[in-house]
Amino acid sequence: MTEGGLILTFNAGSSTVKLGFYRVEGARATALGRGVIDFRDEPLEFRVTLEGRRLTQPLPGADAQDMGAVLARSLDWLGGHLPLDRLRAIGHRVVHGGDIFTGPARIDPATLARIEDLASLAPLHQPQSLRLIHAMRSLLPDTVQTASFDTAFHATNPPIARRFAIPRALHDRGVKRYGFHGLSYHFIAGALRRMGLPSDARVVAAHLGSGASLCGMAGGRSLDTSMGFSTIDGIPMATRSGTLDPGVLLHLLGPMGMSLAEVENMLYRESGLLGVSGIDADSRELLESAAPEAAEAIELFCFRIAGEVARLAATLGGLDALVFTAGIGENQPRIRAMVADRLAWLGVALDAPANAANRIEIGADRARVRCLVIPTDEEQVIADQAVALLSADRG
Ligand SMILES: Nc1ncnc2c1ncn2[C@@H]1O[C@H](COP(=O)(O)OP(=O)(O)O)[C@@H](O)[C@H]1O
Ligand SMILES: CC(=O)OP(=O)(O)O
Ligand SMILES: [Mg+2]
Repeated sequence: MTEGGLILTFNAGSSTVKLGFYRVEGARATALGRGVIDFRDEPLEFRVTLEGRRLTQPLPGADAQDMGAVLARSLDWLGGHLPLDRLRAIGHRVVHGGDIFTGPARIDPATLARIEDLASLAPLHQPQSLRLIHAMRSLLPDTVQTASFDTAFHATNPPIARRFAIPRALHDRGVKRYGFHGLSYHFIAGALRRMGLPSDARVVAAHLGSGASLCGMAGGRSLDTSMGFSTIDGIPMATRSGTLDPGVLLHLLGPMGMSLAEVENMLYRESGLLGVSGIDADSRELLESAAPEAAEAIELFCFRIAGEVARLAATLGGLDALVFTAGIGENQPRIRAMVADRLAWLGVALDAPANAANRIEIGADRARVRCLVIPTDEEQVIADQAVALLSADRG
């Protein structure tokens, strides 16, 4: 009954919703296409690529705040291009699964309540996922919805990597390191296995998108990662600060008299590449700019990435491969080169033409560390996990 059915995936970001369309074939989901609704667009539109064709459906007059209405109109139009009557499941990327979810889950009222409880820990993402889940429940109440968690892949981190040096009672109440971008790292681990990388290879993967983090893995399992309790942690990102001396927060909230809301907004939305450059959050704009502040923002980004690679290499006890992925990791040779230059002492060296061409293998011939560019695919992981949950239900 599931065979040949359709799976729809949702990947909710702070300003976009990315969709994936899949056909169930055996235990796998085969990609048919993808779509995006960017809530910054005016007027709103639904852009889709289906079996190689690009289609755009304008959504004039749609209220970006009304998720139900935006989705109803988008799916109504999509129904003219895909047999949505064969829809078997809707899979969501849910950023925070806390300690509760160590794998994907079918969304029932209990699951939903737990996802809601974790929303304040991922304010750029979780509320948007919840709006999507609720909207799809009202539109298609009988369709199975599943959740794939960013945190789940890091459940294999050893206890020492999960602990902050604060009183134990707080750790026991959930104040600990969780890690994110797990769907992306899960995909990368699978891709490395398919490429035949030795199973004991010590790998650092750098997911460099709007949100950015790094993960140290061995044997295809996460052992440590740069993001901890929240999605502000680790390296600087498009608009997020990354790790900050906690004394800064005390200073801002105390002597400087900033409110909690102001500090939250500053850390999540006004920092990172945008905050340091004062120009833009997009790495492309900064690399094209002649302003010294733009160069400084990019340099700080690379400095912090290199530092994190070294820290993760210490966790792994060495480094055999370095993987770049996501928007910046896959498409920005200059940033990869700046990171690699800082890691020459660790055995990282790039082949300049291969790097400039965004090839998969970008390492220099005799470099000790293998360097790779692997396009990630979070949507594929969500779809495969939805198929697995449907099969488990039937079994
Ligand atoms: N084709 C491209 N060429 C250069 N940079 C790109 C390209 N695509 C994305 N980027 C960069 O990637 C970043 C966004 O990453 P992406 O993974 O698309 O973000 P998100 O986390 O929103 O999915 C931006 O800094 C952007 O400049
Ligand atoms: C967890 C996170 O930061 O996600 P994204 O990169 O999609 O913003
Ligand atoms: Mg992303």
